[in-house]
Amino acid sequence: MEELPESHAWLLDDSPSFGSSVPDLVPVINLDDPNVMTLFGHACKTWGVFQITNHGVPTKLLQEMEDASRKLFALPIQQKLQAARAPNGVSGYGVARISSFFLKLMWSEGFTVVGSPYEHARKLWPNCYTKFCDVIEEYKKEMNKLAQRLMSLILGSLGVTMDDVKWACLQGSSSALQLNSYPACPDPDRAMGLAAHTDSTLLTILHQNNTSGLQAYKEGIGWVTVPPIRSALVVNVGDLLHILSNGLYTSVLHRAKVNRTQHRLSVAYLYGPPSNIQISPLSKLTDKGHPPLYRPVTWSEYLGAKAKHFNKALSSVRLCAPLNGFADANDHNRVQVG
Ligand SMILES: C=C1C[C@]23C[C@H]1CC[C@H]2[C@@]12CCC[C@@](C)(C(=O)O1)[C@H]2[C@@H]3C(=O)O
Ligand SMILES: O=C(O)CCC(=O)C(=O)O
Ligand SMILES: [Fe+2]
Repeated sequence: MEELPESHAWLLDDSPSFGSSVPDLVPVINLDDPNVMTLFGHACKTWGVFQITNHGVPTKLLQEMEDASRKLFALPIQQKLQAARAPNGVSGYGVARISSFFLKLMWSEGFTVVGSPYEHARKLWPNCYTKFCDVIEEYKKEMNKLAQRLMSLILGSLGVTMDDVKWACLQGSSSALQLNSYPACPDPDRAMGLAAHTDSTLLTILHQNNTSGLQAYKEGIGWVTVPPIRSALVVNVGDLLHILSNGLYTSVLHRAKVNRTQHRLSVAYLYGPPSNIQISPLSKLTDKGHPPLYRPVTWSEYLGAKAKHFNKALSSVRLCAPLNGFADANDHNRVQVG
């Protein structure tokens, strides 16, 4: 394709950064750093996103996951549609779930895995789906281990332990895997790979191939690119951690831009609590002067709120009205919702 179709042309106002003249960089934290807990706390408060190194996930597994994902998206469209996500389903191949909230189309395709990948993988590769499934299962296992470790550090930085949070050490945590593919695009400045959103998770662990595109929004600065670092994984605070920390740690607004010549791939591990557990602001963080700002919600309930209110889901579970409403840099591309 030589030209961007109008259906995919976004109205973007990406005025260059304002505020500071010193470039502000997303923190990179070495998990072996003796101060790791403090560094996590600071990063969660000021950015809501950071990169981690020395995370212990084998490079080989990250590469295998990337290869498996590349292979999936390289299949003929007819084949991919065999594994299409059902209209009300969550797993499978399709456009970004948040597409319905926007007037323009996104320059991407995705594949979501919740639970076992077998059913969909069999439709993609009727004769040889085992390798793909093995990689997915192994990746989910490693990511779950890492997520638990990150969660315990993050809770520690809030002054609570895994024991204070009964569900935190339960094995039943729910998670989803989201594979994203962003083909090279003839007019990347006017296109959008994945529109600005926050994740509904406690936290998300993202692996990106060596093509940049992920951007995080920082108050007073604007969109900041989170550059791919080979040995690093990106961690971002999701809405449920925002609620749990009573707003102390902010779920970061992020988006993915696309590239003129390079095909970009990313794999997000979306980590949440066991689905029927109610998440509410930690009692250790609230008192008379700091009342809880959010009502208790389960993850499944919150996903429902997200499907309905999208970027206003967090305010929909807020107890006291926020001082200023949530407007984001993409609002002019939005379908108006209640
Ligand atoms: C467990 C989850 C979390 C989901 C929904 C469901 C499966 C796929 C996740 C994502 C992945 C892409 C961004 C997002 C906003 C989307 O559209 O689908 C995410 C959403 C959420 O974080 O709300
Ligand atoms: O592709 C990226 O870098 C971002 C993906 C993302 O935000 C998501 O899958 O939730
Ligand atoms: Fe995301």
